[in-house]
Amino acid sequence: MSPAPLALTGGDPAGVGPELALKAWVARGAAGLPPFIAIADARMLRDLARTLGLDVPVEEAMPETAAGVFARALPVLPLGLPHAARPGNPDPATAAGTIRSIETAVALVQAGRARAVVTNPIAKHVLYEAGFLHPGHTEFLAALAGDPPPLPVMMLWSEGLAVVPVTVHIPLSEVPRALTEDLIVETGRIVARELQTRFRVANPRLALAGLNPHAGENGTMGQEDDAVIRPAVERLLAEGIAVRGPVPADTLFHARARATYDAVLAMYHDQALIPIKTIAFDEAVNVTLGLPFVRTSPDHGTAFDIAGQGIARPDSLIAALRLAGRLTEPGLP
Ligand SMILES: NC(=O)C1=CN([C@@H]2O[C@H](COP(=O)(O)OP(=O)(O)OC[C@H]3O[C@@H](n4cnc5c(N)ncnc54)[C@H](O)[C@@H]3O)[C@@H](O)[C@H]2O)C=CC1
Ligand SMILES: NCC(=O)COP(=O)(O)O
Repeated sequence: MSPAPLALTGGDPAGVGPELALKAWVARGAAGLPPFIAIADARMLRDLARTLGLDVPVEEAMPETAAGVFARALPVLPLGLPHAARPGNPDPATAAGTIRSIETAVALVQAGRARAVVTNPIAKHVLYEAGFLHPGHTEFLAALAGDPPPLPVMMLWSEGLAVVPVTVHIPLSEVPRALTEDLIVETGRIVARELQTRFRVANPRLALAGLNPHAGENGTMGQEDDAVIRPAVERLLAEGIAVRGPVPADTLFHARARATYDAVLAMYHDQALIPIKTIAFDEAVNVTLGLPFVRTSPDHGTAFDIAGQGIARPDSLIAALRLAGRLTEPGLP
C-alpha cells in the first residue's frame, strides 16, 4: 500500500498559499519532500499554474492514491466548496472552504489516511468576518483534536532557534492578566516533553524570557517576573526540567545566548516571533505542540501584497513539509 501523504490545506485562496503549494511540488525532488496532497480547488490551482507559467499538472486524487500520483502531478483532494479568489483580494465567501480544508486534513490524519497536517496561511480577520470563533489554526486544531481540547502550544522552530509564545493572539494590554504560573508550567512541560519525544533532544534546555525590562529589575520595573515567572521556573525545576529564568529578553537572542538553550518560552507573541523571523524568516516553521497529531505551517502569513505575482518564496512551506515528514518518521510517537 502507498505511504500516507501529508495533508496540505489550501489556506486563504487570495493569499500566497496556492502558489506555494505549486512551487513546493516543483521543488519536491530537490527538496526531498515526502508526498503531500493538497485539499483545495483543483481548477483554481490549474488556472494559477497556467497564469504563473508553472509546469504543474494537477490531478484529483484520494489520500490512498496520492503517493502514486505525486511523482507526475500535484495530487488534490477536492473540497466540494467554492475556494477561489482573486489573488490579493480576500473574500469572506471563501471562509467555509478554507475551514473545510482544515477540518478535512485533521479528519484524514485522525483516520490514519494522512500522516500529518500542514497548513497554508489563513487571514484570521477574513475568517472572523465569516463567524469563525477561534483565534487561529492553533486553537482550532486543538478543538478538532478532542473534547476537552488539549492545550495547544505554538512553537516557531528553525535549526538555530526555537521560540514559544506562552500567550499568543491577544492584545498586549491583556498579556499580564493572561500570564499565569499554571499556564507557564503547563507550556514548559509540553515543550520539554515534545522536544524530547518528537525532536529527539535528549535533555531539552529551556530559557524563560522575562516580561518586563531587565526581568523586572528586582520588582522595580514590574511585578510579574518575580510573582509569576520565577515560581513557574521553580516548579518546572522541581519536576526535573532543565529551565532557567526569568532571563532579561533583550540579551536572550544574540548568537552566544542561543547556544545555551534548545527553546525559549517568550511571554507574548512578538517577543517570540520578532527574533526568529529576523534570523530565519525563510526557514522557520510553525509547529503546534500538545496535539495528538503533527501540524506544521510556514512561519509567515497570507502575504496578500504579493499574491498572484509569482514572487512568493516557498522556502518556509518546504521547511514545514520537510519537518512534518521528519516528525512522523516511523518509531516516533
Ligand atoms: N499560519 C498562519 O495562518 C498565519 C497567518 N497570518 C495571517 O496573515 C495575514 C497577513 O499577515 P502579515 O502580518 O502581513 O504577515 P505576512 O507574513 O503575510 O507578510 C509580511 C511580509 O512578508 C512578506 N512575505 C510573507 N510570506 C512571504 C513569502 N512566502 N515570500 C516572500 N515574501 C513573503 C509579505 O509580502 C509581507 O511583506 C494576517 O491576516 C495574519 O492573520 C500570519 C501569520 C501566520
Ligand atoms: N503569528 C503566528 C500565527 O498567526 C500563526 O497562527 P496559527 O494560525 O498557526 O494559529
